[in-house]
Amino acid sequence: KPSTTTIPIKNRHVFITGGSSGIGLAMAHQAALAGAQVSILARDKIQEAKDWIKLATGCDVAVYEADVRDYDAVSRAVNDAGPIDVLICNQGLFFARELERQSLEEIKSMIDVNLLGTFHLIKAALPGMKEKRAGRSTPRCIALTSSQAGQMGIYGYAAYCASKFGLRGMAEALQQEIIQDDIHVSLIFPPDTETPGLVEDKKRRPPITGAIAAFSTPMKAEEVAKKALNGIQCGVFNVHCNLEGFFMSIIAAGFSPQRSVLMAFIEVIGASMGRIIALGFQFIFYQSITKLHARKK
Ligand SMILES: NC(=O)C1=CN([C@@H]2O[C@H](COP(=O)(O)OP(=O)(O)OC[C@H]3O[C@@H](n4cnc5c(N)ncnc54)[C@H](OP(=O)(O)O)[C@@H]3O)[C@@H](O)[C@H]2O)C=CC1
Ligand SMILES: CCCCCCCCCCCCCCCC(=O)[C@@H](N)CO
Repeated sequence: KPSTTTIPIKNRHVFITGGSSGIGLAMAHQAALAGAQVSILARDKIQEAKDWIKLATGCDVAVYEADVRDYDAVSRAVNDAGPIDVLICNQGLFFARELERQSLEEIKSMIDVNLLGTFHLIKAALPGMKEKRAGRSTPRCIALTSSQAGQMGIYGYAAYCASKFGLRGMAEALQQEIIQDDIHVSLIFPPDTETPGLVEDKKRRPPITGAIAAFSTPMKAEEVAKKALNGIQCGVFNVHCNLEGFFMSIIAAGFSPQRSVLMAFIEVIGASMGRIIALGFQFIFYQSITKLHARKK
């Protein structure tokens, strides 16, 4: 029964993975501006990210070089970083391709980085986050960057969707396990977001994937970062980023915890209409797929 809460980031330690690029870099920038003590983790280009944030904000962020697939490296980085108040597991890979055509290597890399890597981070950070420390207040937060592709299966993103749907299951279970420690879980659901990762993905993703993704208004990384940090600070479990995402979160609410009575009411009232809308979109998607295949013949 998680209740509404406020999770401050000013003067608190915010640890952001994937903080060297895109949404993670934007979150690090905004958290630094908000007065947080920011740490970022990535495999490379972390010095450039540090220098950019210093230039943009005057703030020094701590940087940790690690591959989230390597638990020992993650554990060393988390221990070196010191006690964490807000952990944002944002790292992620996405390569859109039909499952039949996608290499096992790409499939495994998305599962390993997006899902297993997040397990590594939480396993390493959780013991320290549960400690009651003098002068370090609670509540604390573990936020996971999912995707709207973590709320709905999308053509070309079979492995990616699996990795992001997996985060949801983990988040719902974990929240039950750590609510007593005043640690709150947030799932962030961005649409297509203008980042270097998306630029690369768009070079090769199937036309159908792009057509479906376009039904949700794309966003800038800074806009997503602002929505994400607001949601984290308000203790929201399902953090939607745009209007389509608001409706998707109502449609996909399922067994997710809901701290807001008003939002719970909206979810209940919207459930049946939401299902009709979801079926309508599925009809549109399958019709588009049929037409695109017909054109190929
Ligand atoms: N852009 C979009 O359209 C959307 C993105 N998302 C999600 O948002 C998150 C950020 O994506 P975005 O900003 O677009 O991506 P970018 O490709 O711009 O950045 C990805 C970040 O993750 C880091 N990263 C990748 N692999 C690893 C690894 N093995 N270990 C540690 N860090 C790693 C990268 O650093 P390095 O490579 O140096 O390690 C980089 O900092 C992802 O989880 C993605 O799934 C969700 C919906 C839409
Ligand atoms: C009134 C009801 C509105 C419902 C709208 C339904 C729209 C569905 C479109 C979902 C788009 C998902 C894009 C994910 C992009 C992504 O994850 C990649 N960029 C990789 O991260």
